[in-house]
Amino acid sequence: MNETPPNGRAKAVEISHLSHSFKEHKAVIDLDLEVFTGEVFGLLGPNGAGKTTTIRGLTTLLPIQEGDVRVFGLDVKKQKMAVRRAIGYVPQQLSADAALTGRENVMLFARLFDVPRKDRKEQVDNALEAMGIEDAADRLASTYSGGMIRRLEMAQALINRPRLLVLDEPTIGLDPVARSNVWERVSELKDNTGMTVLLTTHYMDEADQMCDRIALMHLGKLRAIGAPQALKDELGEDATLEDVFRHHSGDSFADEGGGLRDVRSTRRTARRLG
Ligand SMILES: Nc1ncnc2c1ncn2[C@@H]1O[C@H](COP(=O)(O)OP(=O)(O)OP(=O)(O)O)[C@@H](O)[C@H]1O
Repeated sequence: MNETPPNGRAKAVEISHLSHSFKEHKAVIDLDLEVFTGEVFGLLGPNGAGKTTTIRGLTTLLPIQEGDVRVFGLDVKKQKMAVRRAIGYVPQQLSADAALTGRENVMLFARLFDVPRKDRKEQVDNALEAMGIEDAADRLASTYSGGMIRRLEMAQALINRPRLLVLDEPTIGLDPVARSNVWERVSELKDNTGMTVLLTTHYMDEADQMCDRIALMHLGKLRAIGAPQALKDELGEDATLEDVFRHHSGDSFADEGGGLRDVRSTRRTARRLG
């Protein structure tokens, strides 16, 4: 592996020997991974690589079958509630209610997370502002664009001021402008709050620009980990992350399930907006 851990940084996430199977199918195989505090970390891989299964394990949504997962030192198996309190999570599936306004959606999460009544209004306003949707806050979410819905879901996830924000394919199905808006907000969060961000994506170019470090997964296994530039430098001057992936997996990232992926991403977008 190619990891060069930043010296002296505390660990936000520690995954060791994580394996997860769905019946006979091994979705994650002996995964070791560390995410350091304050970094934007990208989990990359084609469909079926095991990214979502890994994320669902560390967010306590799937039981840990084998191995250990810690979030800020908390054991995901034994300290589920404390882990949940430390995390903000935006799943791939729609988590905003189209029949409520943006503000009402975020307020709902404030109640769910037991934000004290006296602080609720201010924290909801802050979360809406951090995601740049304060001007649209009193419109029904059904009138939002796909990019605005994504940012609303991130505002919901920020309401309990998490130390770790976990985003599963935050830009899937969005147009390039909406995608760069989402990334801009992620960067601002990192710069303004020092929050650790762990995200999955299959957009190599975006991960290359936006992530401090990435891990490449393929067929359930970790194939490479490190800073995008360091991984590319190992291969040569003009190497792309796509080349890095091909080098470590022997496969083409773009070809892997590409057609199906396009269909799925289009369908997801349609579902999100519908
Ligand atoms: N609930 C489930 N039941 C059975 N198989 C599953 C389940 N969830 C995931 N899998 C399988 O496990 C493998 C890993 O899936 P996972 O969703 O973790 O991949 P991924 O890298 O996140 O890809 P995607 O972008 O498609 O979500 C895939 O082969 C998938 O079909």
